[in-house]
Amino acid sequence: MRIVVALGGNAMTATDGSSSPDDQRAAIEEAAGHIATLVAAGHEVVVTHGNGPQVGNILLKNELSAHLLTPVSLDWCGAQTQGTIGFTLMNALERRLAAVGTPRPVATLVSRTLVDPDDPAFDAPTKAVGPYNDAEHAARMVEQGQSWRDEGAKGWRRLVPSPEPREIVDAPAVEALVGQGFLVVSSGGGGIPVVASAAGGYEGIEAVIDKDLTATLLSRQVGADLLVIATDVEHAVLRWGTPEARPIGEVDAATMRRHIEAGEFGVGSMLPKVDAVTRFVEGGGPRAVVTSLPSIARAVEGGTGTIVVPSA
Ligand SMILES: Nc1ncnc2c1ncn2[C@@H]1O[C@H](COP(=O)(O)OP(=O)(O)O)[C@@H](O)[C@H]1O
Ligand SMILES: NC(=O)OP(=O)(O)O
Repeated sequence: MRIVVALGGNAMTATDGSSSPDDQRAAIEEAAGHIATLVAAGHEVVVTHGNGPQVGNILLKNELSAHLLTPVSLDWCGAQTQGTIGFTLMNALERRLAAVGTPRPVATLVSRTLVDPDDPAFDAPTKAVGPYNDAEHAARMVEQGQSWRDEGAKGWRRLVPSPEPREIVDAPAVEALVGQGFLVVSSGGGGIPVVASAAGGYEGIEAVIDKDLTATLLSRQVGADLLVIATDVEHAVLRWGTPEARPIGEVDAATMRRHIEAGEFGVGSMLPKVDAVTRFVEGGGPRAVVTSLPSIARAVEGGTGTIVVPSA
């Protein structure tokens, strides 16, 4: 089976959300072990990943050093996260693939995602990035023109525009590398957002694309049999956080769409994941799963996770 695995921020930071380089390396090493299990079971895997904590950290470093260095744009920050996360994933994946007896070359693509420059998302930032902070800090930043949102117990977080992904520009390169036997890491952080350039080709635009939505498009464009979104919970849950909470197992796309419309899932957390897997199946994909990272191998076999299948 050809499987696209999307790694959430939780798969790349410590359990307390800390994103120091050591924490990221340790979390990525663990994620790589689970992905290697899928390859050892005979599957062809394409990996994509989030970058919310990392891209926001780079943005913040830029601002803090603006008196010394000219800040770079958000699309450049996104490209940088593909480099560091992809580099760390390559080292870990090659090690783990060898350890399970299925050595493979791994390639990370610096990869672009086409967006519409007139997407209304450019005027209404929704994507939370970087570290959490308190309400006072958020209020100061809002005075300076930034957007921030109260994310609950963890605090406030900066928001940046997050347009809808339209096309994985570099999907043909993914295909070519997969055809040559590479395990490919592509479209990290939702892909570097680009628009058509008046000079021909593409140019970057300042945004951070939702990696779950990009994973849907990537899965479609590379003809995946299965999309797996790996996060920190084994199932999407109905009536989340209430005494009547009930995990969703296998569900058809029309039923899941109704749950989405009923507002069952956290905006900015579980909602984009269930939306992404449902979109993949609504668009003709055979099956898609949301589950926890350690459960991905079992979920691929149908043994756990929230599994979305086509409606009858
Ligand atoms: N209905 C729901 N079912 C399950 N988890 C939910 C639901 N609504 C919100 N969540 C939250 O979504 C989180 C996963 O989203 P998020 O933290 O953004 O993941 P990641 O960083 O792995 O992409 C879970 O840890 C849980 O706290
Ligand atoms: N780009 C993106 O969606 O990143 P996270 O999944 O880390 O928020």
